[in-house]
Amino acid sequence: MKRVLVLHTGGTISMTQGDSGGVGLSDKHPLGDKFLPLPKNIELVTEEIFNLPSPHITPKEMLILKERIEQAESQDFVGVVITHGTDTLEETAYFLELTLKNHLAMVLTGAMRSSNEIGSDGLYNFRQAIITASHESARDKGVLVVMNDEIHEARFVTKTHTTSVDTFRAPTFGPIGILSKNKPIFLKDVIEEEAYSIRTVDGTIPIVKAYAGMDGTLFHLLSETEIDGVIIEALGAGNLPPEVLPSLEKLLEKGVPVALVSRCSNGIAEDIYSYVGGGVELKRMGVMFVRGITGPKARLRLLVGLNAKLNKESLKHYMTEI
Ligand SMILES: NC(=O)C[C@H](N)C(=O)O
Repeated sequence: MKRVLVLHTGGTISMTQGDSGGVGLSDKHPLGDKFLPLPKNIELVTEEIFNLPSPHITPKEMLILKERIEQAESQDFVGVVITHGTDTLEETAYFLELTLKNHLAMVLTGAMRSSNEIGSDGLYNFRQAIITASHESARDKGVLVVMNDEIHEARFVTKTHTTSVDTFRAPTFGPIGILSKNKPIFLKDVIEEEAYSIRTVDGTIPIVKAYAGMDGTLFHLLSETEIDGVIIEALGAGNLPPEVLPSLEKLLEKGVPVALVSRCSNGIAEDIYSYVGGGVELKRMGVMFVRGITGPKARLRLLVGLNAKLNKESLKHYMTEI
């Protein structure tokens, strides 16, 4: 028998639509009552570890999940399926990717339509996630996201549409695999990550999004506040309006780690431009350029690096060499 651990955390996949049209959490997990056609050699062990909409998930819940999955490897499971709300699914997936060292197949899935809506995608995604997690080829691939018959690696996947079932994409790099009716088919290798098995998730790390006409107000406020790091979603390839530079400099002088991603949904941040506020200057000032991931993921990466107690040089390496 292939034993798969199922961890339900909530989200639309755990919700039902009420008579007034509003979608909310159910006391009893709606997937539990549904007929789930699976190969006979798969045994599910199900735990409802949380029942939360995913905007209520924080790094604390992510850490609890990580600790539960750590135990699973010695409990004779071949894989783990985590059902999760889609709003922050990519963040939990990336946190687990950054913190878990194991060989299990680990798959997150969710739904865009609640359990009793017409064309509900929850049961189907759940089945496809289980098929993936029980398959030999999904082992040693880190944390995967299975939605709408695509397989994505945690690092690059992001929710791109508010309601469509075809919402999870990896804009620059594409999916790493697809699902046929009965098995996962991997098309690419995953990029291996060094995992830090942290035990705490302490730290305040705001994300600041750049915009045309931005001035120094936000960085000035941040330099007067107790924070542990800042992520900037910069313009284009990694540039900022010149007005922000003095207050950003103040923040950097205080020793606050500042990392930058692009606010574009495609491509990577780089130090290309040499004008005032361009990437060349920002890098020279000490801003760390993080390549190819979103602001919320860079934030989790910095949180993990800080809680792993990396020194300044190692933290810079961790944030920039990805
Ligand atoms: N489709 C979903 O799961 C969205 C929901 N708001 C959640 O993340 O909990």
